[in-house]
Amino acid sequence: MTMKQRDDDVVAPFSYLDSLLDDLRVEGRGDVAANDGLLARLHAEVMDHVGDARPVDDKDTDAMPYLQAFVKELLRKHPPTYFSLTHAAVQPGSKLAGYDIPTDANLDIFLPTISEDPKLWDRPTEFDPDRFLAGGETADITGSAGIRMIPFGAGRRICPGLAMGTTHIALMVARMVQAFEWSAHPSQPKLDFKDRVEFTVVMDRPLRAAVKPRNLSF
Ligand code: HEM
Repeated sequence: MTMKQRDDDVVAPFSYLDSLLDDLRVEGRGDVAANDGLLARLHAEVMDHVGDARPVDDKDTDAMPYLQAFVKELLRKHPPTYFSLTHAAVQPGSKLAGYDIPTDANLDIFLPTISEDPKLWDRPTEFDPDRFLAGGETADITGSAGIRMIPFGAGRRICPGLAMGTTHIALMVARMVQAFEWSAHPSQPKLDFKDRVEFTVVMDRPLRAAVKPRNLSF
């Protein structure tokens, strides 16, 4: 089975897919063989917690630390939107990071400058869910305990869909890994992560993946 992502409305909420295949990408760290542990670990966690006798449920996903770390790393490395919504200073004399912000200015925050800031992150360009596991890096995605990644914005205009978004991403990733084996499609052995900004961030070249159904008992 071949899956081709094209429709941007579909790609937007499913933009985690590019990272789902990140382990197949030659990205400085090595080749497919060197990185193929990522999907295997996700699958092993799903099998440990749920197995193959029923579909993963949203109530299952909180108890899966690797899946949670994976989703967080997706949102850090591949935020679905690069910019917050436009903000404005309501008080004259406002300053942000040392800059004066006039009250008539539109203020758009480019989120990857935070989530890939080498002053804040160890190996910021590397996709590595392990960074969030025990003893590793921390990040409160709401921004209330310090701003290191804010894929949903921060403050009183923070995205009201945060819980829905994170729950759905975790559930979709878990189900896709539970039900299918994923690999690079032969027509696109080397993934091209070039993106372009539309309403959300989309892949410039549609993702092609080889998807093999697993033997499930439901
Ligand atoms: C992974 C999924 C999502 C991401 C990454 C995301 C990201 C964002 C970001 C960055 C903002 C701007 C916040 C700011 O400017 O400070 C925002 C605003 C908003 N989001 Fe989301 N969002 C997601 C899913 C959703 C969902 C599922 C809903 C609704 C069911 C939603 C509804 C909204 C609304 C209504 C706002 C405007 C809030 C305001 O201006 O007061 N979002 N989102």
